[in-house]
Formats: sequence, structure tokens, C-alpha cells
Amino acid sequence: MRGERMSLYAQVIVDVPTMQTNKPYTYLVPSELEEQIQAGMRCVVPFGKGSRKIQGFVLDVSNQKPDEDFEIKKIISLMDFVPVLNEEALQLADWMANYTFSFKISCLQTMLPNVMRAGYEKSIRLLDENVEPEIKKLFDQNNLLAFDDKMDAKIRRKIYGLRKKDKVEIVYHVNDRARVKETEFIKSKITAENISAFLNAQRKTATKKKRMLEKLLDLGNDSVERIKFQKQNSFTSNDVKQAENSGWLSLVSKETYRNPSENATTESSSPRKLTAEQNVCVTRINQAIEQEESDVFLLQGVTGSGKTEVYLQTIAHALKLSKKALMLVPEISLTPQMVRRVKGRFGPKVAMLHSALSDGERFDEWRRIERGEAQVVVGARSAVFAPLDRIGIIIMDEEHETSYKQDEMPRYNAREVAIWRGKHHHCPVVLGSATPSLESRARGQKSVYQRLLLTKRINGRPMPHVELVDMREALKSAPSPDFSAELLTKIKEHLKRDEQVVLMLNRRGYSSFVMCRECGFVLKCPNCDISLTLHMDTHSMKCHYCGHEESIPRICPSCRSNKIRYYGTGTQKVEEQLHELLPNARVLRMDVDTTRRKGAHERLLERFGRHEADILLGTQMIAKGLDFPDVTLVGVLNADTALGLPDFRSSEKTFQLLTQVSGRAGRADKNGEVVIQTFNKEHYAIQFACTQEYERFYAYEMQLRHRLGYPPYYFTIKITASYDNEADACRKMYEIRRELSQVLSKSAKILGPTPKAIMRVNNRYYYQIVIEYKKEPRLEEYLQDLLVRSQTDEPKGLKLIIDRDPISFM
Ligand SMILES: Nc1ncnc2c1ncn2[C@@H]1O[C@H](COP(=O)(O)OP(=O)(O)OP(=O)(O)O)[C@@H](O)[C@H]1O
Ligand SMILES: [Zn+2]
Ligand SMILES: [Zn+2]
Repeated sequence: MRGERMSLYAQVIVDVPTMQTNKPYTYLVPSELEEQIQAGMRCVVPFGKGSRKIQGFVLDVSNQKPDEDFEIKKIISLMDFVPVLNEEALQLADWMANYTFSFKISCLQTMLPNVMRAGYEKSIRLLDENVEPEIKKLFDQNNLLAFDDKMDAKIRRKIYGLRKKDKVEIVYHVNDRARVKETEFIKSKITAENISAFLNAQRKTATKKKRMLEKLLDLGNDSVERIKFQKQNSFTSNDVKQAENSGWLSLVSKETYRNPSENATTESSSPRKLTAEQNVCVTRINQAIEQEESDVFLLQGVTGSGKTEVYLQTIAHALKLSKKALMLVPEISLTPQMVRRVKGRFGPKVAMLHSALSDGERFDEWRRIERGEAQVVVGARSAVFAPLDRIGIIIMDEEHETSYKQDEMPRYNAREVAIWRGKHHHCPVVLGSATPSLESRARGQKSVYQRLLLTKRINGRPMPHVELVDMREALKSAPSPDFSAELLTKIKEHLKRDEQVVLMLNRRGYSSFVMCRECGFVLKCPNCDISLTLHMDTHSMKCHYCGHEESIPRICPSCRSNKIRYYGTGTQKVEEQLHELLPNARVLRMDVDTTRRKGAHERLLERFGRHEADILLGTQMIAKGLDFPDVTLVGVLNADTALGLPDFRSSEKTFQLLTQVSGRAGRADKNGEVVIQTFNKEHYAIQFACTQEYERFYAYEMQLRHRLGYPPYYFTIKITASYDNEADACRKMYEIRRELSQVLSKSAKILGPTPKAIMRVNNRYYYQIVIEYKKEPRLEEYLQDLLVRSQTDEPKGLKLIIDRDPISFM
């Protein structure tokens, strides 16, 4: 209509659990927000009936009036002054939602620091005051009552009853937990000109006030943190307040960052002279940076070949061209040495994003990146979403690590996201590993990725010599259950030479449990199909799946016998054996129990580096990245615990782990040795790990995968359904299988439905199907639809998981 002001409409993705769709809802932009609103901002919108308020993301703003004829609701408020997600992030979320079969809202939220995701508070509003006095007195003068999970059950029931009669309603508030840290600073108003007037006005006895005036004069034009100023000069908070009232100073609040690495020790380091092989790699990558080519490089370098130096010098090159760099490492708390090296080279230009940071620290690092104050970002999986612009290079260290894949929605692999961003920014992506995933190595074969090789160790060191010990034989004469005579002799030899030893205990699926020797009873979790694990530090039995905890039984709950004992090997037990076998050796133990505290992991490694211990005993967490010059012997106590798992990747995982841990030996100027104890000496994964022939392992494993129809020859998607009862879970999966057989071509294979390896977790029952296929044009659309439908499927309570390229089939 002419003359009428054109209204603005926003497309908003809303956060409604259990009612997700990937279609945005249209909202009217109120006139007072028209100037501010932009795509990528968070907002608060009404949803559904009543006064429910929820968080949303603005995807798009336009004059386009939707042709829906129902009433269009108004946006209530905007949570941001500037967009928190830029154009790139919005596009990436689109791609990710499609590619990983996820809801767009979970993709958008995943890209932001935790504190920027919505926190909701619920309260109850009394609509009708005509209720029991006992209930009425719970409400405040605004007729509101905070509603939380701790509410008394009886009251909760009554309130529920009132709600049915419409006497109360639930009100939702959206909280923004993203708080900026503010620090108070003092700015002096005292100058050489005005001080004498103030001094003269003081009584003779007012020495503190005189001192205050002098200190303020000393400040000159600098501002100083209030806390520091008070501490250094022994002033109280009140002294400062009075000085402010007298007009001697002003207080200003400034935004500051929480600095996560304030206390970390970093030595600065300068670039090293590259070896010939390193030089080839650096030159190729630098060229791609300059020419803005989005090539993917697979940097395949044996352990100790100096991959890190290649990363550092290519990052430096990007910085020289005024570009930025993104570097991904596996869980960062496990690779403190790597972080120190990057910080040592690039200092304050570096921002870190990892799970050991508090939410506040993470938010501050995120803002430093977003404002362009950090040019190099180092972080674990989710750092792949760091809000960097002008990216010149993306690096992913240990690209084969499965921790790069997130195992909740959105089930993305940081590797795929990194490659997507590389294309977006026209920059190279470098995937580095001594033992690349079969997928990446195969893409290198087909030149989808470009292979770069580092075949030799730095300083011309030989690869360590590896010896296999057949435990079936060795146990007959072993000095203790976990140490063969061969390994023990070697440890003694190396310790005598004042060298260091790393011992790895492979704990996967092999923790201590409690069993009755009389009747065979094993203590299991009441909620899950899994035995409870013994924790000596807390003296309790714990379930690693649901967190259930109970005390250690003294008597068998089944037959009342007292012959109930622990079985299996834990690091604590091995440590005890070590103390008995080698009473003089100093042992550092590193496992989940000793590294729970923040920074504990790093401190243990520093102590080992300072030779405060001779032996570092740990779980898989010691296999990667450690670079200690005096470690000359690596012992693997149990090589094959993962081999027995019914999973197509178990050989690959075993080979990678053994090669990585072997690589910790002999990295500097002394030769290294490795002893691997195994019950499967003939297994090809163990044999190739012994000779450290990645390429031969790759060729052999590829043949097997081809024959069995596994990745990387086939694409795979795993579908899992769970219910609180087994029959429904099973029935649902048969229904999905029937539908799939309509959608898929003859060449695709459907495995299952089968119950999951651990069928019951936290009292839910899990069934799964795996699809193996090459090309299925109708599959994606079917799965997207299945995902949306699953929220309203009958019977209620279904949880459906669709996992593209699953890490395991278990
Ligand atoms: N050009 C060089 N000259 C001298 N020393 C070097 C050079 N490049 C790397 N180094 C040193 O060699 C050692 C091994 O390098 P680095 O830790 O990068 O190996 P890596 O390939 O990452 O091994 P891994 O895969 O086992 O972690 C380090 O101590 C590093 O400082
Ligand atoms: Zn449990
Ligand atoms: Zn018993």
C-alpha cells in the first residue's frame, strides 16, 4: 500500500528442544530494532502459545512479506550489538547441518563459546491468587516463583495441578551468560600545580591523606589498576573512595581479558635451519599460501622428523603476508609441549582455545580472535570454528586422531570443516601425521591431497629398534604379571646409563574390575551393561558411562564369599609392581586419576623433563607428541587390548598407537629401543608396527577393507535408535530398515539392526544399522526427513542418531 511504511521481517532459527526443524521462522522486526538488526545476531523471540521466550539466531533480514496468513510475532529483543556469526559462519552452518544430519540450531551454537549459548531460567507466575495460603506464600510480590529442578516434589505436584487449571503459567527468561570482565582503574587528577593547594588544606596529622596525594602525583598520566594501587601503597578501598569524593582521582572501568596462560612458562624460540626434506615441504606450502590456493597437503613424516618446524615456518610466512593462521591439535591438554613451541615462536599473537579453559577464559580468547588481536589460533577440535578472518594457512596436527570427530550433534569431523574453510579462504590446509588415517592416505594416492614426505629423523637418528615379546611364552617365567624378564632387563640397562624410560599401559576396554573367585560374580552398573571400574584414589567403584558410583564390596553380593578380588591391570597396580621390582627407580604415573586437576598434566611432564623421575608410566595419553631427548627406551606393557574389539578400525588404531609411542624413543643424540609385549605376535598390525612400515601396513589394510566393503572404499552411515525399553528400540530399527530398502539401490549394503556392543546405557536400549554404499542419490533426503520425523514419532521417547563416517561400528 502506498504511503505505508514497509515492514522488516527476519528469518530466525529458534532453539526449541524436541521441536527442531531446519526451516527458519519469520518474525516481524519492531521499528525500534530496525536500524540495529543484522544477520548473525542472537535475539529473543516468543514461541508457541503463552509467554514462552526463547533464543534465536537471525539468518536474514528483508522487506519480503511472507505469504503465511497467520499472525506474525515480533522479535522481543536483540542480544548483540554486532553480529556474533559472520557470513562465513552462517554458510558453514548451512553446509554442516546438511552434511552431518544435524539441526541448524546446534550447528550455530557449536560455533560459539559456551557462555553465548542460551541459558534459560524458568519461573512460575501466579495468575489466580485464590489458592492455598501455603502455596501463595511461595510467590514474591510480583507473583513469581523461581522454578528449578531442586523444587520439593510435593510442591511441584501441586503447582502442576494448578497449571492444569490455568491458575499459574510458566515464564521463560533467556539469560545471556556472556559477561565481559571489567577491571577498575585509577586516573589521577593531582598535578604539580594543584597539589600544594590540596596539601595545605590537610591537617598536620593527616599523614595518610598526604601520602595519597603524593602517590597520585607520581602517577602522572598513567592509569593504574585500583587493586594494585591499593595493595602496593597499603591503602584501603575506603581511602580510594574518599579520594574520589575529594576530586583527587577518577575511577574508570575498562574491559580486560582473563589471561589463561599468564603463569605458563614459555621460552622464545627462533626458526631453525631447515633440513633438505623440510625445506621442500615449506617451499611447497608457502607457494600455496602466496598464490591463495586451497590445496590440501598430507604431510606424512616419521616420528621425530620435524613436522612442527614445518608448521611454524609456514605460519610465519602467512603472518609475513599479513594473513592469519589456524592450528588444530588433538585435545590440547595432552600436547602442552606443542602449545609451548607455538607460543615460544609467536608470543602474544597466539590465542588458545581448549577444554581446560574456564568458560570465561574461552570467551575472552574468542573475543581477542574476533577483534583481530590474535593472529595465530591454536586449539582442539572446536577451535576449527575460531572467528578468524584472512586465514592464510590451516594446520591439523596428528590428523588421524579420532578426537577430531565430535560424538554428539553436530557430529562433525574438524578435518572436513578445516577443508571447507580452506576453500572459503583460498588457503592451503596441511594435515600432518606419522601415521595418517587410511582415508587421508588413500586421498593422497589419488592426488586429491598432495603428499609431502619427511622420511628421516632430525640429526640423521635411526628409527628406534623394536623388539616383540610373546607374552604367551614370557609369562611362564615372568618376574611379575605385567613385566616380562626381557622388558625388565632392558629397563635396568637404560636406568643404569641414566637414561629415561616411558612405559605405556593400553587401557582401552581393559580396566580393573571386581570379580568373585568363588562364583564368578562381576560387579556391574545397575543402569548400564558394563562392569564397574575400581578407583583406588576415591576408594569406590565407578561406571564410566553414566557416572554411577558405589563402595568397593568386601563380600560377594551374590554368594556372600569373601574371595572377591580385583582383576585386570590398572596403572596403579603396575606402579606397585614397579616399586617392588625396582625399588630405587623414581616413577611418575600419568593417567586420568593423576591428571584430573587443571594443569596437572603439564606439571607432570615438566617434572619428567627436569629428570625428577626415571620412568614415566602412563596410559595412551603419553603416546603422542612428547619430545624428551633422554628417553631411550619405550615399553608397551600390553599391545593388543584394542585388537580384540569387533571394529573395522581396531588394527589401524593399534598400529597407529604402537608407532606413535615407539616414536618417543631416541629422538635426540642417543639411539632408541622399544619393547612391545603382546599376546598376538603374528598379527599384521603388530608385525608392521615392529618394523615401523606404515606404507606396507597401509597396502595390507587397504586390501582387507576393499574385500570387506569398508571405508575408505565405501561410504558409511551409522543409524542408532534408543528407547527406554528394548522392544521399541528393536522394532523402530526394523521399520527403518524396511524404509531404507525402498530408498537404497541394490549395490548398497545394510548391516543390522543389531544391538549395540553395550546395549544398555543409563537405562536406555540401543540398536543400530550401518549402511555401506558408493552412490545413493536418494539417501540424504531420506535421512534428513527421518531426523525431523523422529522427534514426533510414536511411541514417544525415541532418540535417533545419524552418524556419517562413524569412527567405529561399535
Ligand atoms: N631443522 C631442524 N634442525 C634441528 N632440530 C630440529 C629441526 N627441526 C626439528 N628439530 C627438532 O627435532 C625434534 C623433533 O621434531 P618434532 O617434535 O617436530 O617431530 P615430529 O615430526 O612432530 O614428531 P612426532 O610425530 O613424533 O611428534 C624436536 O626437538 C625439534 O626441535
Ligand atoms: Zn552406568
Ligand atoms: Zn561370589
